[in-house]
Amino acid sequence: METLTLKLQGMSCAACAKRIETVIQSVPGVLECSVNFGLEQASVRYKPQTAPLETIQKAVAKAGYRAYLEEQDDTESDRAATLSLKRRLIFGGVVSLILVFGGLPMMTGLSLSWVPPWLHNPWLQLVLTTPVLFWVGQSFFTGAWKALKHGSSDMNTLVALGTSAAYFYSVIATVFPQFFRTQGLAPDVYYEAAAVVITLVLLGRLLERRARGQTSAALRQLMGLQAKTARVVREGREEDIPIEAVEIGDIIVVRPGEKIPVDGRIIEGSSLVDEAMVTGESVPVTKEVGDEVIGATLNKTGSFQFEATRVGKETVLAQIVQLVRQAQASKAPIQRLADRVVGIFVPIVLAIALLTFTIWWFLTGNLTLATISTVGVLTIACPCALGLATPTSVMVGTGKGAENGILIKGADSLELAHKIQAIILDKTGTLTEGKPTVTDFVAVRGTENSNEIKLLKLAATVENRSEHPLAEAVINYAQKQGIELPLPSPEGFGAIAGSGVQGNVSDRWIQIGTQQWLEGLGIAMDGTTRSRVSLLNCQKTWQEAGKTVIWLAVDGEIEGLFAIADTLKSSSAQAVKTLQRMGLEVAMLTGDNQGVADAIAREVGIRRVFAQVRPDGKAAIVQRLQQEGKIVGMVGDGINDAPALAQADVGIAIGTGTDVAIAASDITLISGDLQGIIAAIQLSRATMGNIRSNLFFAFIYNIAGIPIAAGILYPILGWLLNPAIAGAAMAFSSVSVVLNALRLRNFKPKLFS
Ligand SMILES: Nc1ncnc2c1ncn2[C@@H]1O[C@H](COP(=O)(O)OP(=O)(O)OP(=O)(O)O)[C@@H](O)[C@H]1O
Ligand SMILES: [Cu+]
Ligand SMILES: [Mg+2]
Repeated sequence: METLTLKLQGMSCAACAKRIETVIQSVPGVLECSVNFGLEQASVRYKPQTAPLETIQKAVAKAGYRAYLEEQDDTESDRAATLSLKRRLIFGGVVSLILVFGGLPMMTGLSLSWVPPWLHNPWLQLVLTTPVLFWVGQSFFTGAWKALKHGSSDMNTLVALGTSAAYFYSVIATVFPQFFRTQGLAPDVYYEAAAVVITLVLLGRLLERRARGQTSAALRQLMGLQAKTARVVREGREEDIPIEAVEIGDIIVVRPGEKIPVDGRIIEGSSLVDEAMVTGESVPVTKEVGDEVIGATLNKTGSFQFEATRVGKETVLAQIVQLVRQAQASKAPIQRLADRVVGIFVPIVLAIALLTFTIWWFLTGNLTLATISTVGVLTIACPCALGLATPTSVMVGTGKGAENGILIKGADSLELAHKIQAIILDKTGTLTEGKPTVTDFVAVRGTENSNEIKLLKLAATVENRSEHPLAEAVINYAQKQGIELPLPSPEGFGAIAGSGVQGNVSDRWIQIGTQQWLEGLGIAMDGTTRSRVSLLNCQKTWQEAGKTVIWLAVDGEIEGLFAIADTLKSSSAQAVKTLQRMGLEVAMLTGDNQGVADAIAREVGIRRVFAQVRPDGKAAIVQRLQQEGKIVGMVGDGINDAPALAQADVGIAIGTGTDVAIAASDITLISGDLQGIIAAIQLSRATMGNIRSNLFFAFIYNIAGIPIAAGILYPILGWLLNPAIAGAAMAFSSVSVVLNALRLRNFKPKLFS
């Protein structure tokens, strides 16, 4: 099973997108396909063995479109397409202006002496309009034809039918004016209607193209952040090499003011680094030996050397770009609704148009009236703006998120986030910094004969293999007490999620973890020199102070006790307060002991606490809240949070957390600042509001325009919609949708609200 992104060419509206979707889906071996009209791409989940790429491409080509891989550089053909579009537009625009100008006296009913009468000559108009229809408007006819071949219809059908009806009616009136006169009709022509509609719809498409370019600007900006070269130390010499040539393990030198080329860990020197472009965090961060640096961030003050740990597609930046791409190409559920509406809308409009024509023709016998109203209905009903409404907002919204350090994986989570009613926060690494430090260590047998150091070394050796934040605390503490790195590898290492770790070091069986776990293994919780009671008392006091307590057992006997403290993130309490004020229920969920959990919860103002929950239990807690009928957001960082993140309606991972958590989540907060949750909810709300107003703009013209165009007001007020105005209204609806979506670019999260 593989997922593939194909660029598409030749789509003119949402109905085309739907057709390509159907075509690709019908290829055997394809499991899923979603086409994004705005981005002109398809994401396909398929089995490469049964459905080779060529088969998919052939199927798309047969339907009259082109599908190609992104790498087959598309900027060139894209630019050519834009240029050709512009040329056609200029021609169409000039002709439309001439026609409208020449038609002014007729349209306004005034005698305007400054309009030369020959401009209104129908033969001249015929000559001018013909290329507009068939060259400028070529794509509408080929599009309509494509649709017809599949027995379907789309917005091209509407434009093609509407404009050619106006055109051919006018041609007959030009060539055989007698025919009309004998029926008592004036041989009026509507060339300008045809030309204006074609030109305006095409203008809408050009603006669309522009908007698409602008919405992906956020992405291009992100990619543009990358440094082009890196200064690596190879064979003792510094040399500049292209960033693509950097390999994992390379030593890279960074000077003040330079961009950090790839991800890595500092091995010498220290500096302040501005990570705003990736994390959204504006305050520069101090980086010292051992700290991770992210590619594309800016080194401010010092100079340092670091070892490359991730290059190419693995870097944080590359992954962010990849994620945003995916999100922009994904479909919000509300979009599926819009697609379905387009699918049934066109046939209905065609039916209304037919009905309009027959009714007027029968009632009045007036062919002109019947034709004008039919042309009007066909043009004003075009649902092209409807196809634009959701994707444009989603694109701007996800791009905006990325700018603020919020990575949104799919349009569905962007849509759902503002509906979250209950939010569950993990404790360690989410509410707290996740950089715990050992504050106390008690060796049961006392400190004689460097017993303490021996124990610390055993503990650090086993913890060295754990990814848990607590492990790091133990190792750091051991180091501070003089234990030297690197540590040997433990044998038979095992991590028991939610309990602790174990392993064999120099033939001694080491276990470090919770009291419950060790007790459950039948280990007596009393030592030789200190009584069981006092050890447990020790634990109790520490826990009441909000410290995590872990026990160390050697060969099945308790030998030591660690107290580990973790500071709250500075933003945690404020974020919790804001969330509560926004009407959300905030709960805390932790694998840690109840006493510690309560102490921390009290500090940040959370009332509902679930403590001592094992990893699988965390998902069950999420489920429990869901069963209370709530839409649940879960925020976490660790491996132990992954199942809960996946279970939640919206899983939010802390970007500084583990890869597993990030993979299981829908949204990632890169900086780890919990205010990001609030920003994400606000962004979701703003985007959905934007989509709704887009749908309104897309629909209002059609809904209001169709009856007027059909001539409903004609018997009462004598009003009939001029087809040219219908065309303008339609083009305007596309334009207003795009402009409205771009308004979202002004989004700024309001924190501390
Ligand atoms: N590597 C480890 N070393 C020592 N103790 C551990 C280790 N892993 C887990 N434990 C023990 O198991 C407990 C539960 O761990 P778990 O990872 O489920 O939650 P947590 O990290 O404490 O908190 P949270 O769920 O808020 O992130 C820890 O509090 C600790 O006592
Ligand atoms: Cu349209
Ligand atoms: Mg955690």
